[in-house]
Amino acid sequence: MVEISSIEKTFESRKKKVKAVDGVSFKAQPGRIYGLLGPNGAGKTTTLRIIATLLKPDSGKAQVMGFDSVKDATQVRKRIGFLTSDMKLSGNLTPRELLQFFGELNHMQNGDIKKAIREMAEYLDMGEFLDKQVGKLSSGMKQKAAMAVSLIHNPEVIIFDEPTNGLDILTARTVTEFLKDYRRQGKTIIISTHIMAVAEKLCDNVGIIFKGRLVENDSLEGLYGKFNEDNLEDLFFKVAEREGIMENA
Ligand SMILES: Nc1ncnc2c1ncn2[C@@H]1O[C@H](COP(=O)(O)OP(=O)(O)OP(=O)(O)O)[C@@H](O)[C@H]1O
Repeated sequence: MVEISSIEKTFESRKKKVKAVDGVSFKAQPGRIYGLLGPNGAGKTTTLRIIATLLKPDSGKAQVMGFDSVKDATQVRKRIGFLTSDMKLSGNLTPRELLQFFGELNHMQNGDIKKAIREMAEYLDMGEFLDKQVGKLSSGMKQKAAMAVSLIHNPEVIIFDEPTNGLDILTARTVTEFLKDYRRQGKTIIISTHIMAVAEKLCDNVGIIFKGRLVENDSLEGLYGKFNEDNLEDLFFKVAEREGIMENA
């Protein structure tokens, strides 16, 4: 379970101030996929990075299974797998070596690491490239290896920023099936996306975010009922229109 309440985050440079997240609150439950939906620059990545302890909020709280993302950051990190679709693995190490390394970083026993590598490799169909240098893999293979690395410690919570961005249709399918399987295992999953079809297929609950504000937060069916729509794209445009930001949506 992940719970965030009244999160705010402003980025300041010499030239300007951007309020990237403006009082966002939501809950993500085990066995469900929560989708944060919004256009470019809406604050999705910033919100996910705060939950994942990579950024500190200016105010508000993010809790992962009862642990605070600032005060108990180490406990939170043990329980989450954070992925983005543009994690660029490179270099001479092989996926097997990387997985071994990250397993050790997560204080896993050697036997458990070996078992997890076998399972991940089978599950993600990585057998063919498990012992090839990562730098020489295709982008789909790199994505699978990155997923395996982020999930080697079998986290309870999976946070995936734009899960299918830039992936071909086959790899995108592997990723979505993978997330559904994790949902069946009772994991808590949060994704961000600006692709309505992805949210429609995957998400149980949806938060719509514009300019750092969460303007809708409900189950997918709840939103369809509220807006009398059965199509997320049309619903999204209705919300954008209501919020007066159609030209940016
Ligand atoms: N490190 C940073 N420094 C300054 N501004 C930032 C930083 N990170 C994000 N921002 C700004 O905060 C706002 C929200 O960005 P964020 O990346 O969270 O949006 P997003 O919804 O994930 O967008 P996208 O779909 O394009 O990835 C944007 O205006 C962005 O330019």
